[in-house]
Amino acid sequence: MMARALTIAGSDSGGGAGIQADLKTFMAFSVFGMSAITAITVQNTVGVERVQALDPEVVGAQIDAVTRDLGTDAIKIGMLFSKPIIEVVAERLRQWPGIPVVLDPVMRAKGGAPLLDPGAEKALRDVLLPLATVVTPNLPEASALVGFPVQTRADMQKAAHVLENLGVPFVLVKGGHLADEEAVDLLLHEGRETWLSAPRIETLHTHGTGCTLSSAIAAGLARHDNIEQAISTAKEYVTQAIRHAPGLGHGHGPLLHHWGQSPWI
Ligand SMILES: Nc1ncnc2c1ncn2[C@@H]1O[C@H](COP(=O)(O)OP(=O)(O)OP(=O)(O)O)[C@@H](O)[C@H]1O
Ligand SMILES: Cc1ncc(COP(=O)(O)O)c(N)n1
Repeated sequence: MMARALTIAGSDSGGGAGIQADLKTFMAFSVFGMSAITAITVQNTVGVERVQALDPEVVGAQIDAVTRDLGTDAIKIGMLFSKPIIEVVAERLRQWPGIPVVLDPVMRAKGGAPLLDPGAEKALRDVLLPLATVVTPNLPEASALVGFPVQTRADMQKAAHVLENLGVPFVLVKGGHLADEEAVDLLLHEGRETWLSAPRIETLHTHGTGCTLSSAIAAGLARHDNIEQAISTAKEYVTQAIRHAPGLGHGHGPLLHHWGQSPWI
């Protein structure tokens, strides 16, 4: 049977991040993609102009409709926006304890626009984190979750251990925001640290990198790949997606959702 993946995330009208990036990524991995939309963002490569959250009950109903009928092999979680939405999503995850969950704890867009109510960060940590198989915070998200600044490789190691102790089997702290020549992410599993490194590409076009990485991991899990292998393949996918970005828009442009060279060049 074709592998299936569900993304629970916000819509990006610009097509570069959120639900749109997730579905394009699933497709690149030949995984059948489904969605439960949490919020509509009025967004392009320049920034977020407006956010309209959905009624939490409608978020829950989308998850129910999909799981009841099509079923899913993995779940990716992105922008959740509010505490009531976090609670509804957590309640649904508890009904499906065998399905692997990749949690991208989205808090802000690249330009700084809030995508999560700051009052909901505690619920994200206390309610949702223990239900995740893999969590993929960037540096500011890791700081918010652990309560101390995460700015260096040593901080990443410290933060990863705190998050593992909160009950997440695979912690991937992303180092895209490090002042480093390499784009390095730290994977922590059962106390073992692995640095995943790729050359840092000099580019403006990094909109949706976090969404793409987490949905590529979810696609691998949906295909029953080994989790560490799925994470390293996802890192390769995001690196080449940045390298071949189509250069669209007037701000931080979207990535290429395709393996290898762009078919449009
Ligand atoms: N310029 C770059 N070149 C290569 N890889 C990058 C680059 N920027 C980010 N990455 C990689 O992309 C992935 C996403 O990382 P990042 O830390 O930027 O998180 P993020 O959630 O996308 O942050 P943001 O909210 O700023 O988009 C990571 O694997 C990171 O190492
Ligand atoms: C709807 C939505 N979700 C998430 C992000 C974060 O994007 P990134 O992947 O660059 O961290 C975004 N800008 N918009």
